[in-house]
Amino acid sequence: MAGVCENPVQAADQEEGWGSKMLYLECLSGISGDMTVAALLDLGASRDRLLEGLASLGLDGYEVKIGRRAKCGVEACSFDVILDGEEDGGSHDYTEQLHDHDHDHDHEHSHEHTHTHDHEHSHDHRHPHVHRNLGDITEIINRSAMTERAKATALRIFGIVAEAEARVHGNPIEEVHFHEVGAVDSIVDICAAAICLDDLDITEAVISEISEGSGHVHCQHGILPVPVPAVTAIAGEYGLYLRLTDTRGEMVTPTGAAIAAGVRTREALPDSFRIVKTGMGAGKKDFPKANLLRAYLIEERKKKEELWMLETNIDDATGEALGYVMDRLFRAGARDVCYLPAFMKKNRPAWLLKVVCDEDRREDLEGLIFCHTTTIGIRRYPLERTALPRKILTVKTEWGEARAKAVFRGEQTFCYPEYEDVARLADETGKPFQDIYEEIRRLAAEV
Ligand SMILES: O=C([S-])c1cc(C(=O)S)c[n+]([C@@H]2O[C@H](COP(=O)(O)O)[C@@H](O)[C@H]2O)c1
Ligand code: NI
Repeated sequence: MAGVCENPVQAADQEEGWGSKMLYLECLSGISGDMTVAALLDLGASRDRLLEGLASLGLDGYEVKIGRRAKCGVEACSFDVILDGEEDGGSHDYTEQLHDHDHDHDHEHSHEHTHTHDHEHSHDHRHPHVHRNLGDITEIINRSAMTERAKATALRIFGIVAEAEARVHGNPIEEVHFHEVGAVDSIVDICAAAICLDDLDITEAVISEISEGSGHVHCQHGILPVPVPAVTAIAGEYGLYLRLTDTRGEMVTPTGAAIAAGVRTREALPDSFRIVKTGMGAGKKDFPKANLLRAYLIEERKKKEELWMLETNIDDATGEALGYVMDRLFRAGARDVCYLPAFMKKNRPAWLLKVVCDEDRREDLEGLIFCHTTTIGIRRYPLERTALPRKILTVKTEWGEARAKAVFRGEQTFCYPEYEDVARLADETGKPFQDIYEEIRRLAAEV
């Protein structure tokens, strides 16, 4: 299927100032779906748009409660999905994960079965819920009035849970039958997180190390070790950093881990940033340390780029040596390298080597030029440039994924397919380079 699959922004950053806003989730007490939604609401996501989006899912048998809850004296937002027939679970807090329920261990193969959701509710209750697979959930989301971007985020998060479940239980992904996550409260948590992220216009996110507790938790599968297998599968696959602590109980749920994995676009916080706003989401349990998820909206501090032009005339190197130096310079981080024909002193035909580089690469690149050519001197001067803002788009062609650069000038957008991707698809399919180029350009222009 053709279309766009992801959209990391790489704006030209030659100006000093503040970059685009990004989300930072500080997971010192782990992460779950409800805590994430609460933190995003506290950060300013529209409650009305959230409720409208959830209503459009067409699910019933539940009610959403948005409120305030104090953790260690700190007031935070709370988000609770209360299923019909349940008490308001939000006002209860946990100290123990493992309850002495009468658990039904045969439920996994029945279509309608008892569900004890004991990390979310402090009372022993049972309510039926329906098993759903990824196709059912995709249909519910696609039928809703959520924005296309919110739908894509929710589907990505469900995909991550499905992948983890498939790996843990050894089933193909299409056969994964969601249990807890198939229940209404989990669909609501994931869609609510996606709606809030969309409403806050979050396109970049950094996730801190995620604290996890220890011991065991009782869920539909039975008694599982903490972190539960779905969480370790997601953390392993998506490179989330877990910090295992002695605190008894489950701090990271599979839903929370999947949201973290699904929204993360950056490995680490920028070196320098300012905080635009913070929001706190309260968990339901009580741990010795405040059970809060803190969300920061931050802006990266952009420093003015310092570019240099390095130049030297070379009249006694072979074509092979010049080719080698160019390759080494690019591999060592030169922004651009070229040779211009020159007619230099003593009437010698020669090559003018020109290298554009960042300040922090300058010494290394000069070292390479001295090492691999016969030159004994390099001229340098600072450069200024005007660069148009650009984005890298990834489009799905019928032959596979390919990247294109979108460049913006005023109202106009120009799309340039990435050479390497065009060449790869031309190699793989045997189709003409130009046909593939045009198709990538067409898809990128539709974004
Ligand atoms: O698929 C899901 S959601 C799931 C998988 C596992 C495995 O480790 S496999 C465990 N659980 C437990 O269910 C509850 C609810 O989790 P949510 O992510 O739906 O909030 C929790 O205790 C999980 O550890 C769920
Ligand atoms: Ni499971």
